[in-house]
Amino acid sequence: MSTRTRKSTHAHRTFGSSQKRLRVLVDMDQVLCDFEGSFLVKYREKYPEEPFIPLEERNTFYIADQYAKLEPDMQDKARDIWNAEGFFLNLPEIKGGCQALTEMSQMEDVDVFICTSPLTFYKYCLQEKFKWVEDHLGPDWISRLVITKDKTMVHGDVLIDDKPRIRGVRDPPSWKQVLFTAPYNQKVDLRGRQRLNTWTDDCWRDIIEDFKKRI
Ligand SMILES: Cc1cn([C@H]2C[C@H](OP(=O)(O)O)[C@@H](CO)O2)c(=O)[nH]c1=O
Ligand SMILES: [Mg+2]
Repeated sequence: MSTRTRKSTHAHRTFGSSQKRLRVLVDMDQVLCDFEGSFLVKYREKYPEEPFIPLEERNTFYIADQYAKLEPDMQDKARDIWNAEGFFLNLPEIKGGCQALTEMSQMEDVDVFICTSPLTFYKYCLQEKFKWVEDHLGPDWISRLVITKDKTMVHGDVLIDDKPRIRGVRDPPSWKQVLFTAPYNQKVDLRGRQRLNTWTDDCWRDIIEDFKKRI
């Protein structure tokens, strides 16, 4: 065997797998972390006399948009809750999310990244998102955390996200969105997107297997 042939055989073994890897991006708030539930508990503790919107009546993606309609200063009161130190750090997990992510990352030919947006008021949120990932998923996941205001800039095959309309500089984005169900996105036009209602059954696994066949 000539040197050239040997080299190419090695290259084939190392890099030449015909199976393309599926890159899955998974959002944090309202997909892995219970932003809405935690907001409501903290808001009611801080403002017990004020009106509030029960989870099942939430109908806008941004909480402040709906609270602004209750009374003019309500959106500032609402913002104080998620801008506070410790809000992101102490978000409870959406049931089954971290377990599903761990299992997804162990699937054959699947790469998983977390893809989340920071608040514009980033003082606590940024570092608390890192710490949340470390606490709930482990230190190895820190290198799988992508924080960006524009998710269309991130390359992937699938983005699992609760936001009904995700827009940015890249149109269309490289990924297809799977809409993770939340109160405010129950009635949105799916425009061909799939839904994922929960992490606690095996539907997420079927969706990932299905995408693997399509890439
Ligand atoms: C202000 C606000 C933020 N968020 C989340 C969305 C973003 O996180 P994520 O991309 O992980 O879903 C983050 C910054 O806006 O906070 C809500 O889910 N609802 C809100 O009302
Ligand atoms: Mg989200």
